[in-house]
Amino acid sequence: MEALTLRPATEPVIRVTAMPADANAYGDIFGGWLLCQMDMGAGLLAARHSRGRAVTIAMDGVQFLKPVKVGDEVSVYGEIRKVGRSSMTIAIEAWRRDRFQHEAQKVTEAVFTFVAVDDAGRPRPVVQE
Ligand SMILES: CCCCCCCCCCCCCCCC(=O)SCCNC(=O)CCNC(=O)[C@H](O)C(C)(C)COP(=O)(O)OP(=O)(O)OC[C@H]1O[C@@H](n2cnc3c(N)ncnc32)[C@H](O)[C@@H]1OP(=O)(O)O
Repeated sequence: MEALTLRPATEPVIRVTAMPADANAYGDIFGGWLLCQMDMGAGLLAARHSRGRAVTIAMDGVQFLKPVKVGDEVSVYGEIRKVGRSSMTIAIEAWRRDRFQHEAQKVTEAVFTFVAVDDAGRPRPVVQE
């Protein structure tokens, strides 16, 4: 249970409120909307790390652990796990917090792979720091 309540120590890459338009017929937030937030968060990390354009090539290991409700604060955390020649493997977690409470819970996790591309959309080497 601790793994679902011990928030990452880093700053979130994205923080947003889940709105009614993002919900399904049961009042829970669409998983697709959450994945979009996660992809955007991973995209920010990939673009910053590679100092340029980077696109999603794969999304693995998606797990929806808990539902998100309308009005929840959703925070996306990410960490670059591996850098290849042109690819970056990024672990992403989404956390929810009831807007009236302090505690947060991990709701979704996935591993995104981004590829740094040039202006023509061809893979380019990631600058190694
Ligand atoms: C409001 C509610 C709406 C709800 C609605 C529902 C929606 C619910 C879903 C939302 C989810 C959001 C997720 C959106 C995610 C996009 O938006 S996906 C669309 C955007 N992405 C694209 O358009 C990219 C399309 N792909 C490409 O253009 C080409 O594949 C690329 C990226 C240029 C790569 O070209 P390539 O010739 O395959 O390159 P190649 O040299 O073979 O490989 C490049 C590197 O990738 C690695 N690689 C290749 N394949 C893989 C793989 N499968 N896995 C890992 N690494 C790989 C290689 O190992 C290589 O790594 P390095 O050794 O260089 O480090």
